[in-house]
Amino acid sequence: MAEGPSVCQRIVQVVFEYDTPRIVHIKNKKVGLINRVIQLGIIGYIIGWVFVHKKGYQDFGDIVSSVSTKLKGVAYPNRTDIGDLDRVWDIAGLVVPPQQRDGFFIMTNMIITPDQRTTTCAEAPWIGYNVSCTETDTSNCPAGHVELTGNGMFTGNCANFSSEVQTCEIQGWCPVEQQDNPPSPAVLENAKEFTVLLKNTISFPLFNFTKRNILDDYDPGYLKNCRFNNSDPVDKYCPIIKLDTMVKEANQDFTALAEQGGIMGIFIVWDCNLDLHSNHCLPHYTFRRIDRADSRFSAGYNFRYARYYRENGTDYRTLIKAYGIRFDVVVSGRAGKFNIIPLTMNIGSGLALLGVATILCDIVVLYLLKKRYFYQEKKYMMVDDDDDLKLFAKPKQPGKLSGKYEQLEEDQTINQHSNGSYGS
Ligand SMILES: Nc1ncnc2c1ncn2[C@@H]1O[C@H](COP(=O)(O)OP(=O)(O)OP(=O)(O)O)[C@@H](O)[C@H]1O
Repeated sequence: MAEGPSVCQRIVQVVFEYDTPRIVHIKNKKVGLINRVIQLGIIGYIIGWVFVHKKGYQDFGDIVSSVSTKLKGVAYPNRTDIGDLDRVWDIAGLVVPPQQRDGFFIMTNMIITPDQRTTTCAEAPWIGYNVSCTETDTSNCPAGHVELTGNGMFTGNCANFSSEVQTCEIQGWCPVEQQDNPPSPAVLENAKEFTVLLKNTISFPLFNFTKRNILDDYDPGYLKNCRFNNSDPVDKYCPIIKLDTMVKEANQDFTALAEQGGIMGIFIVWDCNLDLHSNHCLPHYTFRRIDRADSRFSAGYNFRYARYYRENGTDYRTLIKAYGIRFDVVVSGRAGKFNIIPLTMNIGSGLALLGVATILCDIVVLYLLKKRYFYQEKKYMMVDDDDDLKLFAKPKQPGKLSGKYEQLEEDQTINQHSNGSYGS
């Protein structure tokens, strides 16, 4: 059996080899068409996607933004079953806290416990711990015990929570909240008529460009009285938005949202082409609910806060469990402006990408077409110094390309075929 070259011989062979691409000029309509289609596809991608859609001739800058909000509105519950809560409510009582970074909270429903002071009273029965007791059985109420979800420290006694229910007595802010669930429907459903003025100033520091969503070229009289309306070409830039409009745009029901509370997102997008006049740089508003409405546990949004006061030397407080809608304003955007550097870089990478057409065509021609073996033979050529081919010294047919340059005519392949040499 003949022995192959040793490892050393192979290494020497590999080191002292050189590959040079060979240009095979194929005159074939099918191959030519494939080549042009691939080239056209790449050119279309470069022009359509890179330059037109992605604006590959522009430099892009990030946005810096500040937001402030002001609400207006007066609400009246128009119900008789809510006792003390049946009064006129305005912004000063409903927006908690009065100013918030990038958003605001509006209270739409509440459980109010007035005139609390530190003394002893019956614990609420729904704190998630068994606080039931009788005069004679206070085993659930060990003195000094503090329950995490409760309202105070057990005194060891039993007290009347209502005429029918007795619970452990506590030392704490009394009386405790008398209701477990918020009023239904929400006390201040009318808050949907409230409006918010959104003031958003943005800048693109890279281009030294600043703009506000309160557009300077709009009439101040119009701006004061307008209401945002996404389907109107002018009103869709109005910075005063009704709360109900935002909730409807987010496909939510204000009644349900007002009762249990929730979180809404106000998204302002600035997508600016600074090659155009600054009047074309405009905000686009969208609204979405950003908390889970269908959560089975702890749905909605609420929190507690208290207002403290002192009367006849005693500290009192009004405890408010506030249910409502928190609106978070999220600003995003970018600006683009012509710059020669991205333009040249994208032209350069586009031209480089055209080389892919050759690779794809080679794959089709050398591996997929029927005549692939014929083309393979013409494409790959082994030149060994030891062989006495003398390719460059004696061309086979004077006047025709040979060696590194070879021209293939369709008739040539046809002849080969008729001889039964190639293809299947
Ligand atoms: N949420 C809103 N809905 C409707 N109009 C509003 C709202 N917020 C402000 N405005 C009105 O827009 C204008 C500009 O408001 P801005 O807060 O800059 O001025 P202001 O004089 O402090 O307002 P005001 O004293 O009325 O709160 C004012 O006329 C104001 O009444």
